[in-house]
Amino acid sequence: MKISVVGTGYVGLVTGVALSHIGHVVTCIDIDEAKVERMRKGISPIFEPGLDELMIKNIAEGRLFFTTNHRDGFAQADVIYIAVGTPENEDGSANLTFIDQVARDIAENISKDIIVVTKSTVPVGTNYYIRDIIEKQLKVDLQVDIVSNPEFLREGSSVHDTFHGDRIVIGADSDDAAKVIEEINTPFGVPVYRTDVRSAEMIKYASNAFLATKISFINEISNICEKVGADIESVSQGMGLDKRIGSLFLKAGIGYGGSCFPKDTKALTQIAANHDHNFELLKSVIEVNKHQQSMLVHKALERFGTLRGKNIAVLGLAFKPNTDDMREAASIVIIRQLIDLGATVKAFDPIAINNAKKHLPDNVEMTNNIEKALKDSDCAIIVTEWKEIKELNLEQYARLMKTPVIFDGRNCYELERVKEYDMEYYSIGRRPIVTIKQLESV
Ligand SMILES: NC(=O)c1ccc[n+]([C@@H]2O[C@H](COP(=O)([O-])OP(=O)(O)OC[C@H]3O[C@@H](n4cnc5c(N)ncnc54)[C@H](O)[C@@H]3O)[C@@H](O)[C@H]2O)c1
Ligand SMILES: O=c1ccn([C@@H]2O[C@H](COP(=O)(O)OP(=O)(O)O[C@H]3O[C@H](CO)[C@@H](O)[C@H](O)[C@H]3O)[C@@H](O)[C@H]2O)c(=O)[nH]1
Repeated sequence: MKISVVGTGYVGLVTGVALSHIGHVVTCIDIDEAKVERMRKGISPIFEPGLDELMIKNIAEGRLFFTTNHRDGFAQADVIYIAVGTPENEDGSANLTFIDQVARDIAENISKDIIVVTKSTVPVGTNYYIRDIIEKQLKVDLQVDIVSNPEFLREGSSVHDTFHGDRIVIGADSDDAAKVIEEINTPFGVPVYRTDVRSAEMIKYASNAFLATKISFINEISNICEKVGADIESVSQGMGLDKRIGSLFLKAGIGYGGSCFPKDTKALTQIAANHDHNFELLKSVIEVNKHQQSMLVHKALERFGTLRGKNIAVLGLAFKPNTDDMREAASIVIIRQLIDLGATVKAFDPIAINNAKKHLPDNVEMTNNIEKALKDSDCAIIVTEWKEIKELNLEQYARLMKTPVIFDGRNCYELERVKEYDMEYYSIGRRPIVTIKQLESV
Protein backbone atom coordinates (compact mmCIF):
# COMPACT_ATOMS: atom_id res chain seq x y z
CA MET A 1 0.00 0.00 0.00
CA LYS A 2 1.17 3.57 -0.69
CA ILE A 3 0.85 5.70 2.42
CA SER A 4 1.56 9.32 3.34
CA VAL A 5 2.08 10.37 6.94
CA VAL A 6 1.65 14.06 7.74
CA GLY A 7 3.68 15.25 10.73
CA THR A 8 6.90 13.53 11.78
CA GLY A 9 6.90 13.97 15.54
CA TYR A 10 6.96 11.09 18.00
CA VAL A 11 3.83 9.56 16.52
CA GLY A 12 4.17 10.35 12.82
CA LEU A 13 7.79 9.34 12.43
CA VAL A 14 7.47 6.11 14.38
CA THR A 15 4.25 5.25 12.52
CA GLY A 16 5.79 6.03 9.12
CA VAL A 17 8.95 4.07 9.83
CA ALA A 18 7.02 1.09 11.23
CA LEU A 19 4.60 1.01 8.29
CA SER A 20 7.53 1.03 5.87
CA HIS A 21 9.19 -1.73 7.85
CA ILE A 22 6.19 -4.05 7.37
CA GLY A 23 6.37 -3.49 3.61
CA HIS A 24 4.38 -0.37 2.72
CA VAL A 25 5.80 2.47 0.68
CA VAL A 26 5.65 5.48 2.96
CA THR A 27 6.22 9.18 2.36
CA CYS A 28 6.51 11.27 5.52
CA ILE A 29 5.65 14.95 5.16
CA ASP A 30 6.67 17.70 7.54
CA ILE A 31 6.71 21.49 7.27
CA ASP A 32 10.01 21.64 9.16
CA GLU A 33 12.69 21.69 6.43
CA ALA A 34 15.66 21.15 8.72
CA LYS A 35 13.96 18.10 10.20
CA VAL A 36 13.19 16.66 6.76
CA GLU A 37 16.81 17.18 5.65
CA ARG A 38 18.08 15.22 8.65
CA MET A 39 15.53 12.44 8.26
CA ARG A 40 16.46 11.96 4.60
CA LYS A 41 19.95 11.11 5.85
CA GLY A 42 18.50 8.57 8.24
CA ILE A 43 18.95 10.74 11.33
CA SER A 44 15.99 10.78 13.69
CA PRO A 45 15.18 14.22 15.13
CA ILE A 46 13.93 12.56 18.30
CA PHE A 47 15.62 10.18 20.71
CA GLU A 48 13.78 6.87 20.51
CA PRO A 49 15.53 3.54 21.10
CA GLY A 50 15.69 1.49 17.87
CA LEU A 51 14.28 4.18 15.58
CA ASP A 52 17.46 5.25 13.70
CA GLU A 53 18.28 1.66 12.72
CA LEU A 54 14.82 1.10 11.24
CA MET A 55 14.94 4.47 9.43
CA ILE A 56 18.28 3.72 7.81
CA LYS A 57 17.22 0.21 6.77
CA ASN A 58 13.91 1.24 5.19
CA ILE A 59 15.35 4.29 3.42
CA ALA A 60 18.05 2.04 1.95
CA GLU A 61 15.46 -0.49 0.84
CA GLY A 62 13.47 2.21 -0.99
CA ARG A 63 10.28 2.14 1.09
CA LEU A 64 10.69 5.30 3.16
CA PHE A 65 10.76 8.87 1.83
CA PHE A 66 10.64 12.36 3.33
CA THR A 67 9.40 15.63 1.85
CA THR A 68 8.18 19.09 2.79
CA ASN A 69 5.95 19.19 -0.27
CA HIS A 70 2.37 18.06 0.34
CA ARG A 71 1.59 17.68 -3.38
CA ASP A 72 4.57 15.36 -3.96
CA GLY A 73 3.91 13.58 -0.70
CA PHE A 74 0.27 12.83 -1.54
CA ALA A 75 0.78 12.09 -5.25
CA GLN A 76 0.84 8.28 -4.98
CA ALA A 77 -1.00 7.87 -1.70
CA ASP A 78 -3.99 5.57 -1.22
CA VAL A 79 -4.11 6.46 2.45
CA ILE A 80 -3.05 9.59 4.36
CA TYR A 81 -2.28 9.39 8.08
CA ILE A 82 -2.60 12.61 10.09
CA ALA A 83 -0.11 12.77 12.97
CA VAL A 84 0.30 16.49 13.67
CA GLY A 85 0.24 17.95 17.16
CA THR A 86 -2.92 18.87 19.05
CA PRO A 87 -1.48 21.03 21.84
CA GLU A 88 -3.57 22.65 24.54
CA ASN A 89 -5.22 26.04 24.31
CA GLU A 90 -5.03 28.39 27.28
CA ASP A 91 -8.36 27.07 28.58
CA GLY A 92 -7.09 23.46 28.37
CA SER A 93 -9.09 22.54 25.26
CA ALA A 94 -7.37 20.90 22.28
CA ASN A 95 -5.92 23.29 19.74
CA LEU A 96 -6.90 22.07 16.28
CA THR A 97 -4.94 24.64 14.24
CA PHE A 98 -2.52 22.04 12.82
CA ILE A 99 -5.33 19.59 12.11
CA ASP A 100 -7.27 22.31 10.33
CA GLN A 101 -4.26 23.16 8.17
CA VAL A 102 -3.59 19.52 7.26
CA ALA A 103 -7.23 19.07 6.19
CA ARG A 104 -6.78 22.06 3.87
CA ASP A 105 -3.42 20.72 2.64
CA ILE A 106 -5.13 17.43 1.78
CA ALA A 107 -8.00 19.11 -0.09
CA GLU A 108 -5.63 21.25 -2.13
CA ASN A 109 -3.20 18.53 -3.06
CA ILE A 110 -4.92 15.19 -3.63
CA SER A 111 -5.89 13.99 -7.07
CA LYS A 112 -7.52 10.63 -6.32
CA ASP A 113 -9.95 9.02 -3.87
CA ILE A 114 -8.43 8.82 -0.42
CA ILE A 115 -8.79 7.34 3.05
CA VAL A 116 -7.77 9.83 5.74
CA VAL A 117 -6.67 8.18 8.99
CA THR A 118 -6.32 10.33 12.10
CA LYS A 119 -3.63 9.20 14.54
CA SER A 120 -3.50 12.53 16.38
CA THR A 121 -5.48 12.68 19.61
CA VAL A 122 -8.55 14.72 18.73
CA PRO A 123 -11.81 15.67 20.50
CA VAL A 124 -14.87 13.60 19.71
CA GLY A 125 -16.32 14.67 16.36
CA THR A 126 -13.03 15.97 14.92
CA ASN A 127 -12.74 13.25 12.26
CA TYR A 128 -16.09 14.42 10.84
CA TYR A 129 -14.86 18.00 11.03
CA ILE A 130 -11.75 16.99 9.06
CA ARG A 131 -13.90 15.32 6.38
CA ASP A 132 -16.14 18.41 6.17
CA ILE A 133 -13.18 20.74 5.64
CA ILE A 134 -11.67 18.49 2.97
CA GLU A 135 -14.98 18.06 1.13
CA LYS A 136 -15.73 21.79 1.22
CA GLN A 137 -12.27 22.74 -0.05
CA LEU A 138 -11.97 20.06 -2.76
CA LYS A 139 -12.03 21.45 -6.27
CA VAL A 140 -12.61 18.06 -7.94
CA ASP A 141 -15.09 15.30 -7.20
CA LEU A 142 -13.21 12.72 -5.12
CA GLN A 143 -14.29 10.28 -2.46
CA VAL A 144 -12.89 10.92 1.01
CA ASP A 145 -13.32 8.30 3.73
CA ILE A 146 -12.26 8.95 7.30
CA VAL A 147 -10.94 6.50 9.88
CA SER A 148 -10.10 7.24 13.48
CA ASN A 149 -7.04 5.23 14.49
CA PRO A 150 -5.80 6.68 17.80
CA GLU A 151 -2.25 5.99 18.87
CA PHE A 152 -1.28 4.39 22.20
CA LEU A 153 2.52 4.28 21.97
CA ARG A 154 4.62 5.48 24.88
CA GLU A 155 7.66 7.65 24.36
CA GLY A 156 10.91 5.89 25.10
CA SER A 157 9.47 2.55 23.96
CA SER A 158 7.49 3.68 20.95
CA VAL A 159 9.10 1.34 18.42
CA HIS A 160 8.53 -1.65 20.68
CA ASP A 161 4.96 -0.53 21.43
CA THR A 162 4.11 -0.21 17.73
CA PHE A 163 5.11 -3.80 17.04
CA HIS A 164 3.74 -5.20 20.32
CA GLY A 165 0.71 -3.03 21.14
CA ASP A 166 -2.28 -4.36 23.09
CA ARG A 167 -4.76 -3.27 20.43
CA ILE A 168 -5.21 -1.23 17.29
CA VAL A 169 -8.43 0.77 17.47
CA ILE A 170 -10.15 1.41 14.15
CA GLY A 171 -13.20 3.67 14.18
CA ALA A 172 -14.98 4.00 10.83
CA ASP A 173 -18.38 4.38 9.21
CA SER A 174 -17.25 2.77 5.98
CA ASP A 175 -16.66 -0.97 6.19
CA ASP A 176 -14.44 -0.88 3.12
CA ALA A 177 -12.23 1.87 4.54
CA ALA A 178 -11.97 0.04 7.88
CA LYS A 179 -10.95 -3.15 6.07
CA VAL A 180 -8.18 -1.33 4.17
CA ILE A 181 -6.74 0.03 7.42
CA GLU A 182 -7.07 -3.36 9.08
CA GLU A 183 -5.17 -4.96 6.19
CA ILE A 184 -2.45 -2.32 6.33
CA ASN A 185 -1.90 -3.20 9.99
CA THR A 186 -2.16 -7.00 9.68
CA PRO A 187 1.63 -7.62 9.61
CA PHE A 188 1.97 -6.03 13.06
CA GLY A 189 0.01 -8.98 14.44
CA VAL A 190 -1.65 -6.73 17.03
CA PRO A 191 -5.35 -7.40 17.82
CA VAL A 192 -7.71 -4.98 16.07
CA TYR A 193 -10.72 -3.46 17.80
CA ARG A 194 -13.35 -2.11 15.37
CA THR A 195 -15.82 0.55 16.45
CA ASP A 196 -17.52 3.74 15.29
CA VAL A 197 -15.63 6.99 14.75
CA ARG A 198 -16.77 8.86 17.86
CA SER A 199 -16.16 5.90 20.17
CA ALA A 200 -12.64 5.47 18.78
CA GLU A 201 -11.91 9.14 19.48
CA MET A 202 -13.27 8.73 23.01
CA ILE A 203 -11.31 5.52 23.66
CA LYS A 204 -8.10 7.52 23.36
CA TYR A 205 -9.06 10.24 25.86
CA ALA A 206 -10.72 7.77 28.23
CA SER A 207 -7.62 5.54 28.21
CA ASN A 208 -5.24 8.38 29.02
CA ALA A 209 -7.60 9.79 31.64
CA PHE A 210 -7.92 6.38 33.28
CA LEU A 211 -4.15 5.86 33.40
CA ALA A 212 -3.68 9.37 34.83
CA THR A 213 -6.35 8.54 37.43
CA LYS A 214 -4.47 5.40 38.42
CA ILE A 215 -1.32 7.47 38.94
CA SER A 216 -3.00 10.21 40.97
CA PHE A 217 -4.81 7.55 43.01
CA ILE A 218 -1.62 5.71 43.94
CA ASN A 219 0.11 9.02 44.66
CA GLU A 220 -2.63 9.94 47.12
CA ILE A 221 -2.33 6.50 48.72
CA SER A 222 1.43 7.09 49.00
CA ASN A 223 0.84 10.35 50.83
CA ILE A 224 -1.40 8.56 53.31
CA CYS A 225 1.15 5.72 53.62
CA GLU A 226 3.71 8.25 54.85
CA LYS A 227 1.31 9.43 57.53
CA VAL A 228 0.21 6.00 58.75
CA GLY A 229 3.59 4.28 58.46
CA ALA A 230 2.71 1.92 55.59
CA ASP A 231 5.02 1.28 52.62
CA ILE A 232 3.68 2.27 49.19
CA GLU A 233 5.82 -0.26 47.32
CA SER A 234 4.26 -3.11 49.31
CA VAL A 235 0.83 -1.58 49.02
CA SER A 236 1.08 -1.21 45.19
CA GLN A 237 2.37 -4.74 44.86
CA GLY A 238 -0.35 -6.17 47.06
CA MET A 239 -3.04 -4.25 45.20
CA GLY A 240 -1.68 -5.14 41.77
CA LEU A 241 -1.96 -8.86 42.45
CA ASP A 242 -5.71 -8.45 42.04
CA LYS A 243 -6.26 -8.94 38.31
CA ARG A 244 -9.16 -6.50 38.40
CA ILE A 245 -6.73 -3.79 39.49
CA GLY A 246 -3.58 -4.86 37.61
CA SER A 247 -0.02 -4.11 38.63
CA LEU A 248 0.84 -1.56 35.92
CA PHE A 249 0.63 2.20 36.41
CA LEU A 250 0.65 1.89 40.18
CA LYS A 251 4.09 3.39 40.60
CA ALA A 252 3.90 6.28 43.05
CA GLY A 253 6.15 9.22 42.32
CA ILE A 254 6.11 12.92 41.72
CA GLY A 255 3.20 12.87 39.33
CA TYR A 256 2.72 12.36 35.63
CA GLY A 257 4.19 14.64 32.97
CA GLY A 258 4.79 14.39 29.26
CA SER A 259 3.13 15.56 26.11
CA CYS A 260 -0.08 13.57 26.61
CA PHE A 261 -1.54 12.98 30.09
CA PRO A 262 -1.45 16.64 31.21
CA LYS A 263 -3.01 17.98 28.00
CA ASP A 264 -5.40 15.10 27.34
CA THR A 265 -6.86 15.10 30.85
CA LYS A 266 -7.50 18.83 30.57
CA ALA A 267 -8.97 18.44 27.07
CA LEU A 268 -11.35 15.73 28.29
CA THR A 269 -12.67 17.94 31.10
CA GLN A 270 -13.27 20.58 28.40
CA ILE A 271 -15.02 18.11 26.10
CA ALA A 272 -17.25 17.15 29.03
CA ALA A 273 -17.89 20.81 29.93
CA ASN A 274 -18.85 21.58 26.33
CA HIS A 275 -21.60 19.02 26.78
CA ASP A 276 -22.70 20.36 30.17
CA HIS A 277 -20.94 17.69 32.16
CA ASN A 278 -18.74 18.53 35.11
CA PHE A 279 -16.05 15.82 35.12
CA GLU A 280 -15.22 16.28 38.81
CA LEU A 281 -13.21 13.08 39.19
CA LEU A 282 -10.82 14.01 36.40
CA LYS A 283 -10.48 17.57 37.72
CA SER A 284 -9.32 16.11 41.05
CA VAL A 285 -6.85 13.86 39.24
CA ILE A 286 -5.32 16.96 37.64
CA GLU A 287 -5.25 18.86 40.95
CA VAL A 288 -3.65 15.93 42.81
CA ASN A 289 -0.97 15.74 40.11
CA LYS A 290 -0.19 19.42 40.51
CA HIS A 291 0.34 19.03 44.26
CA GLN A 292 2.36 15.87 43.80
CA GLN A 293 4.88 17.62 41.56
CA SER A 294 5.76 19.98 44.43
CA MET A 295 6.00 17.22 47.01
CA LEU A 296 9.79 17.00 47.10
CA VAL A 297 10.26 20.75 47.33
CA HIS A 298 7.97 20.75 50.38
CA LYS A 299 9.95 17.89 51.90
CA ALA A 300 13.23 19.73 51.28
CA LEU A 301 11.82 22.90 52.84
CA GLU A 302 10.64 20.96 55.86
CA ARG A 303 14.06 19.35 56.21
CA PHE A 304 16.20 22.48 55.81
CA GLY A 305 13.86 25.27 56.98
CA THR A 306 15.02 27.40 54.04
CA LEU A 307 16.50 26.56 50.65
CA ARG A 308 18.07 30.00 50.21
CA GLY A 309 21.74 29.60 49.27
CA LYS A 310 21.52 25.81 49.05
CA ASN A 311 23.24 24.00 46.18
CA ILE A 312 20.81 21.44 44.89
CA ALA A 313 21.51 18.61 42.46
CA VAL A 314 18.45 17.76 40.38
CA LEU A 315 18.86 14.28 38.94
CA GLY A 316 16.84 13.70 35.76
CA LEU A 317 15.14 16.32 33.59
CA ALA A 318 13.12 14.40 30.96
CA PHE A 319 9.52 13.60 31.93
CA LYS A 320 10.45 9.92 32.02
CA PRO A 321 13.53 7.80 31.24
CA ASN A 322 14.61 6.89 27.68
CA THR A 323 13.27 10.04 26.09
CA ASP A 324 14.60 13.54 25.46
CA ASP A 325 11.09 14.97 25.69
CA MET A 326 10.77 17.79 28.22
CA ARG A 327 7.12 18.63 27.59
CA GLU A 328 5.33 19.08 30.96
CA ALA A 329 8.25 17.46 32.80
CA ALA A 330 7.98 17.69 36.60
CA SER A 331 11.61 18.89 36.59
CA ILE A 332 10.49 22.22 35.10
CA VAL A 333 8.05 22.87 37.97
CA ILE A 334 10.51 21.68 40.62
CA ILE A 335 13.50 23.66 39.34
CA ARG A 336 11.49 26.88 39.01
CA GLN A 337 10.27 26.48 42.60
CA LEU A 338 13.81 25.82 43.87
CA ILE A 339 15.13 28.92 42.14
CA ASP A 340 12.27 31.05 43.44
CA LEU A 341 13.18 29.83 46.92
CA GLY A 342 16.76 31.06 46.46
CA ALA A 343 18.53 27.76 45.71
CA THR A 344 21.21 27.19 43.08
CA VAL A 345 20.49 24.23 40.79
CA LYS A 346 22.88 21.90 39.01
CA ALA A 347 20.94 19.39 36.94
CA PHE A 348 21.89 16.03 35.47
CA ASP A 349 20.29 14.32 32.50
CA PRO A 350 21.94 11.90 30.07
CA ILE A 351 19.86 12.86 27.01
CA ALA A 352 17.46 15.76 27.47
CA ILE A 353 19.81 18.71 28.09
CA ASN A 354 19.36 20.31 24.67
CA ASN A 355 15.59 20.26 24.97
CA ALA A 356 15.76 21.26 28.64
CA LYS A 357 17.55 24.50 27.72
CA LYS A 358 14.35 25.67 26.00
CA HIS A 359 12.32 25.14 29.17
CA LEU A 360 14.61 26.17 32.02
CA PRO A 361 16.10 29.47 33.22
CA ASP A 362 19.63 30.27 31.99
CA ASN A 363 21.07 30.13 35.50
CA VAL A 364 20.46 26.37 35.75
CA GLU A 365 23.72 24.56 35.14
CA MET A 366 23.21 21.31 33.26
CA THR A 367 25.49 18.33 32.83
CA ASN A 368 25.32 14.79 31.51
CA ASN A 369 27.80 13.75 34.19
CA ILE A 370 25.99 12.72 37.36
CA GLU A 371 29.09 13.13 39.54
CA LYS A 372 29.50 16.76 38.45
CA ALA A 373 25.89 17.48 39.41
CA LEU A 374 26.31 15.91 42.85
CA LYS A 375 29.69 17.47 43.68
CA ASP A 376 29.51 19.67 46.80
CA SER A 377 25.70 19.81 46.79
CA ASP A 378 23.64 20.23 49.95
CA CYS A 379 20.96 17.86 48.74
CA ALA A 380 19.87 15.89 45.67
CA ILE A 381 16.39 15.62 44.22
CA ILE A 382 15.72 12.60 42.00
CA VAL A 383 13.11 13.49 39.37
CA THR A 384 13.56 10.88 36.60
CA GLU A 385 14.48 7.24 37.21
CA TRP A 386 17.26 7.07 34.62
CA LYS A 387 19.40 3.90 34.63
CA GLU A 388 22.44 6.04 35.51
CA ILE A 389 20.71 7.13 38.71
CA LYS A 390 19.30 3.73 39.65
CA GLU A 391 22.66 2.06 39.08
CA LEU A 392 24.73 4.70 40.88
CA ASN A 393 26.90 3.26 43.62
CA LEU A 394 25.23 4.71 46.71
CA GLU A 395 28.62 5.42 48.24
CA GLN A 396 28.94 8.24 45.72
CA TYR A 397 26.37 10.37 47.50
CA ALA A 398 28.43 10.68 50.68
CA ARG A 399 31.68 10.87 48.70
CA LEU A 400 30.62 13.69 46.39
CA MET A 401 28.01 15.73 48.22
CA LYS A 402 28.54 18.26 50.97
CA THR A 403 25.70 16.63 52.85
CA PRO A 404 24.19 13.43 51.41
CA VAL A 405 20.53 14.33 51.82
CA ILE A 406 18.49 12.68 49.05
CA PHE A 407 14.90 13.32 48.09
CA ASP A 408 13.91 10.50 45.75
CA GLY A 409 10.76 11.19 43.73
CA ARG A 410 10.88 7.80 41.98
CA ASN A 411 11.74 5.38 44.77
CA CYS A 412 14.88 4.31 42.92
CA TYR A 413 16.48 2.45 45.81
CA GLU A 414 15.43 -0.33 48.19
CA LEU A 415 15.28 1.00 51.75
CA GLU A 416 17.25 -2.00 53.04
CA ARG A 417 20.09 -1.05 50.67
CA VAL A 418 19.99 2.63 51.57
CA LYS A 419 20.48 1.70 55.24
CA GLU A 420 23.95 0.37 54.41
CA TYR A 421 25.24 3.78 53.31
CA ASP A 422 25.83 7.16 54.87
CA MET A 423 22.86 9.17 53.79
CA GLU A 424 19.65 10.82 54.73
CA TYR A 425 17.00 9.49 52.37
CA TYR A 426 13.45 10.66 51.83
CA SER A 427 11.33 8.93 49.20
CA ILE A 428 7.66 8.68 48.25
CA GLY A 429 5.21 6.81 50.48
CA ARG A 430 7.97 5.16 52.51
CA ARG A 431 9.60 5.90 55.85
CA PRO A 432 12.64 8.19 55.82
CA ILE A 433 16.05 6.61 56.39
CA VAL A 434 18.61 8.61 58.35
CA THR A 435 21.90 6.80 58.76
CA ILE A 436 24.08 9.80 59.59
CA LYS A 437 23.24 11.22 62.96
CA GLN A 438 25.23 14.44 62.65
CA LEU A 439 23.23 15.41 59.56
CA GLU A 440 20.12 15.92 61.63
CA SER A 441 21.40 19.35 62.63
CA VAL A 442 22.51 20.50 59.13
N1 LIG B 1 3.93 11.88 21.74
C1 LIG B 1 3.26 10.77 22.06
O1 LIG B 1 3.78 9.92 22.77
C2 LIG B 1 1.88 10.54 21.56
C3 LIG B 1 1.30 9.26 21.70
C4 LIG B 1 -0.01 9.06 21.24
C5 LIG B 1 -0.70 10.09 20.63
N2 LIG B 1 -0.11 11.31 20.51
C6 LIG B 1 -0.84 12.36 19.79
O2 LIG B 1 -0.31 12.38 18.46
C7 LIG B 1 -0.28 13.73 17.95
C8 LIG B 1 1.13 14.11 17.55
O3 LIG B 1 1.93 14.11 18.70
P1 LIG B 1 3.53 14.23 18.60
O4 LIG B 1 4.04 14.18 19.99
O5 LIG B 1 4.01 13.25 17.60
O6 LIG B 1 3.65 15.71 18.00
P2 LIG B 1 4.94 16.58 17.65
O7 LIG B 1 4.63 17.94 18.06
O8 LIG B 1 6.15 15.88 18.18
O9 LIG B 1 5.03 16.51 16.04
C9 LIG B 1 4.11 17.08 15.17
C10 LIG B 1 4.80 17.34 13.83
O10 LIG B 1 3.82 17.80 12.89
C11 LIG B 1 4.45 18.77 12.03
N3 LIG B 1 3.40 19.56 11.33
C12 LIG B 1 2.59 20.50 11.85
N4 LIG B 1 1.76 20.97 10.90
C13 LIG B 1 2.03 20.30 9.75
C14 LIG B 1 1.52 20.33 8.42
N5 LIG B 1 0.53 21.15 8.05
N6 LIG B 1 2.06 19.50 7.51
C15 LIG B 1 3.09 18.68 7.82
N7 LIG B 1 3.60 18.60 9.07
C16 LIG B 1 3.09 19.40 10.02
C17 LIG B 1 5.35 19.55 12.97
O11 LIG B 1 6.37 20.23 12.28
C18 LIG B 1 5.89 18.41 13.88
O12 LIG B 1 7.09 17.88 13.36
C19 LIG B 1 -0.89 14.58 19.07
O13 LIG B 1 -2.27 14.70 18.85
C20 LIG B 1 -0.65 13.76 20.32
O14 LIG B 1 -1.58 14.04 21.33
C21 LIG B 1 1.16 11.56 20.93
O1 LIG C 1 2.98 4.03 37.32
C1 LIG C 1 3.31 5.09 36.73
C2 LIG C 1 3.38 5.21 35.32
C3 LIG C 1 3.73 6.43 34.77
N1 LIG C 1 4.00 7.50 35.56
C4 LIG C 1 4.33 8.81 34.95
O2 LIG C 1 3.35 9.09 33.95
C5 LIG C 1 3.90 9.85 32.88
C6 LIG C 1 3.58 9.22 31.53
O3 LIG C 1 4.25 8.00 31.42
P1 LIG C 1 3.98 6.98 30.20
O4 LIG C 1 2.55 6.69 30.13
O5 LIG C 1 4.90 5.85 30.37
O6 LIG C 1 4.51 7.85 28.96
P2 LIG C 1 3.84 8.58 27.71
O7 LIG C 1 4.84 8.46 26.63
O8 LIG C 1 3.37 9.92 28.12
O9 LIG C 1 2.60 7.67 27.27
C7 LIG C 1 1.24 7.96 27.62
O10 LIG C 1 0.70 8.94 26.76
C8 LIG C 1 0.73 8.57 25.36
C9 LIG C 1 0.21 9.75 24.57
O11 LIG C 1 -1.17 9.81 24.50
C10 LIG C 1 -0.11 7.31 25.17
O12 LIG C 1 -0.10 6.93 23.79
C11 LIG C 1 0.43 6.17 26.05
O13 LIG C 1 -0.40 5.03 25.91
C12 LIG C 1 0.45 6.66 27.49
O14 LIG C 1 1.02 5.65 28.33
C13 LIG C 1 5.41 9.93 33.17
O15 LIG C 1 5.70 11.19 33.75
C14 LIG C 1 5.65 8.82 34.19
O16 LIG C 1 6.72 9.11 35.06
C15 LIG C 1 3.94 7.39 36.94
O17 LIG C 1 4.18 8.36 37.67
N2 LIG C 1 3.59 6.18 37.49
